[in-house]
Amino acid sequence: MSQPFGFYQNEIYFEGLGGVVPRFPFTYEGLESRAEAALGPSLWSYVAGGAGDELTQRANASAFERWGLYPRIFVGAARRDLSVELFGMTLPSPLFMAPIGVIGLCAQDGHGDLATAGAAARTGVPMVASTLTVDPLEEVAAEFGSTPGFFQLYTPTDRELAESLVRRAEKAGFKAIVVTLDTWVTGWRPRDLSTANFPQLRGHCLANYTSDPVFRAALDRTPEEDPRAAAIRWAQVFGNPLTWDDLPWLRSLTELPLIVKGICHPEDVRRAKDGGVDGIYCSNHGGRQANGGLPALDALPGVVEAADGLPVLFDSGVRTGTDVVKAVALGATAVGVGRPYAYGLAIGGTDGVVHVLRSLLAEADLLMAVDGYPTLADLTPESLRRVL
Ligand SMILES: Cc1cc2nc3c(=O)[nH]c(=O)nc-3n(C[C@H](O)[C@H](O)[C@H](O)COP(=O)(O)O)c2cc1C
Ligand SMILES: CC(C)CC(=O)C(=O)O
Repeated sequence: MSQPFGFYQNEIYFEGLGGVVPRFPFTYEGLESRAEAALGPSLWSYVAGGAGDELTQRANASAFERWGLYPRIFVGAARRDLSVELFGMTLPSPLFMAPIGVIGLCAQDGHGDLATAGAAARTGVPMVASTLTVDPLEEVAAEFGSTPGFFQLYTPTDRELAESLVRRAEKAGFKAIVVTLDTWVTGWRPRDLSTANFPQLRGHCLANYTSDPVFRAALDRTPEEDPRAAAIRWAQVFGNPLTWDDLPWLRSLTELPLIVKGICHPEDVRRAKDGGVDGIYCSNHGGRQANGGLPALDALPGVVEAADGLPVLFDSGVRTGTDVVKAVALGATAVGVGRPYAYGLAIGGTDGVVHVLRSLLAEADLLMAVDGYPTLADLTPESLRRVL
């Protein structure tokens, strides 16, 4: 095993001894306040905002407070192994970066998808690239280095276009396809409404469409000649209210592992499993889609039980390394971080994302060291107690 993740703490202390002031914050609140200043009001409201009065968004994060980890002693956790097997790959840790549409704009130079992919390459933490990258998916994939990347599909209504996007993702070297099912229409988002964000963002959502031969063929004039017509066509094809009847078609799209994102109900897990998916992604989209719902963490145990051995990816509300550990203990195979890495990107580009990922991993690793859980397999629901 290479250097333990917790060593990041030592590096920071060594730098401090040399008089180097830390460049980036170590708390989520610190990341938030620096990112708010860096992003400006419109982008900030897009990234930080959620549906309705954001009750579910807040509940996602506070759900973690209701679980406490039992410390175990005399177990010899001096060496930890956070690695995990997922779809035949060995990942260095359970952490991955959840898909964030138009995250490119969070970087100073507007190429934040490439910067995020660069952070994946440096840390070994996989990025799930959104369909809505600002740079085409092929260019994003080229930055992954030896770290596997996953492609998130927003399934367009044009089936031929969906097929083309998946073919391109396969060709570009993505290792899994994540189909998001909970965002065929965007939820009621007051912050975005008050900044009129979506019309402004739309122009930056198109890279994977305007670079696609099927999308281009459906236009009378090229997107370069008539960007407005391309944007209108995009709005027409973007959202597809899929049903279970479409699952066989989705399954037929690829031989790559197929994961369905946005699942919180055990019955939906069973249906997805029957439809031959390779993984379930338990998430409520960070409370951006439906307000008033169950915190995603509270849905996780039921999802894991119904998945019955199928890998379960999880996100929504992960803010700290202890959150990562708790989600694993509740049965997640892999744990997605969302907003925190977008804030790291806004603050410091690739370095900022690397800092956020390394901080999460260091905290998780050190928690496992101190509390006596040397491997992920040692973390089970019995390691936790409900505290509130
Ligand atoms: C600004 C933003 C854009 C997002 N875009 C996408 C997207 O394009 N595709 C998708 O499946 N999920 C998207 N999500 C949802 C994330 O993948 C993830 O479910 C969510 O961020 C988890 O919540 P958290 O960030 O509060 O932990 C987005 C989230 C944010 C914050
Ligand atoms: C442009 C949006 C549809 C991207 C997204 O998934 C989100 O904002 O949550």
